Amino acid sequence: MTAVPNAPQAEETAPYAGGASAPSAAPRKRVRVHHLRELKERGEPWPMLTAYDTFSAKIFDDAGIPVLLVGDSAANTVYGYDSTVPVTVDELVPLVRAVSRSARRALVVADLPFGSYEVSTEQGMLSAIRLMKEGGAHAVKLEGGRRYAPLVEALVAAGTPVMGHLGFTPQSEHVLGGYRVQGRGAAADELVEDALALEAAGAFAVVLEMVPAETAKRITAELRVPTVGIGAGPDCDAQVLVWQDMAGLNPGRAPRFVKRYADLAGVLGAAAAQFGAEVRSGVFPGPEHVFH
Ligand SMILES: Nc1nc(=O)c2c([nH]1)NC[C@@H]1CN(c3ccc(C(=O)N[C@@H](CCC(=O)O)C(=O)O)cc3)CN21
Ligand SMILES: CC(C)C(=O)C(=O)O
Ligand SMILES: [Mg+2]
Repeated sequence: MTAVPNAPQAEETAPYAGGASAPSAAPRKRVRVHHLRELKERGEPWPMLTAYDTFSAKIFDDAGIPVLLVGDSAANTVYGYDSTVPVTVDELVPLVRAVSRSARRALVVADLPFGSYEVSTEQGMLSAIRLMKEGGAHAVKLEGGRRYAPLVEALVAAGTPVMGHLGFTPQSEHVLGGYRVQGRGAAADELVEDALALEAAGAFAVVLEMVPAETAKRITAELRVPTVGIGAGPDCDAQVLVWQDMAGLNPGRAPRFVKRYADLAGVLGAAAAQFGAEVRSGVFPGPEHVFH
């Protein structure tokens, strides 16, 4: 068994000093699941970003992002698969470890990937334990509703907080028939039932992906635990994006729910092109980069 990562120590002061999303150099206490429910009760929306490595995790943690998700979207953003279906616990654990070792304050959530929890409660528990024990995650996320209530209950009882994920659940794209909005019309009631079942089983939050804004608003009002929207409108308690989409590093076409806050692909491409040109022209390395 791999050694437990030596995560940084928790610190003494209040986690929200300076506001939940305000950047701060001051040490702040680890975000806990009860803090997220308190933000909901106060009506303060909070952000969540994915992270898969140490630099991004440190930057987002310092920027005041209270929850970092090591998503199975690593399948797309790290490993180059065209869906989340192939990625494994073995592939995610090292990324989870990098993020949990790097985030001083953020709550680190790790996705249970496809195939790691569907077979039985026992299988799901063994997979979640790996993400917590080997990866150093503080919580896990799983896709699905009522059907997974027994697993959610068992995980929480055993010390693993669980975030649910409903609506468009990418691991089920072949059943759902592609990347489509879920919970329109009569399906809205099913989504509400699933969300309530996850909450009753002890989930501390529920992601709503590509759900009509009206349905997400209704679920958000019915749940005491926070909803985290992605393509689910403005009335969710929190919002999540894949960081490379948010920062414009994703060279492909981004989904409609993405807002790009930077053009990292442009910045990085230009830097690489200039490095290449300067090596070819002999400008780099200059005298200041040379040892004698
Ligand atoms: N880079 C990245 N961003 C994500 O948001 C993301 C991943 N990867 N991988 C895992 C899942 C898959 N997700 C996705 C990916 C693509 C669409 C998409 O292309 N949506 C289109 C079509 C919507 C429709 O047909 O109604 C869109 O324009 O939004 C949606 C969700 C969300 N997750
Ligand atoms: C898009 C988010 C919610 C996710 O599940 C992931 O990044 O894997
Ligand atoms: Mg995911």
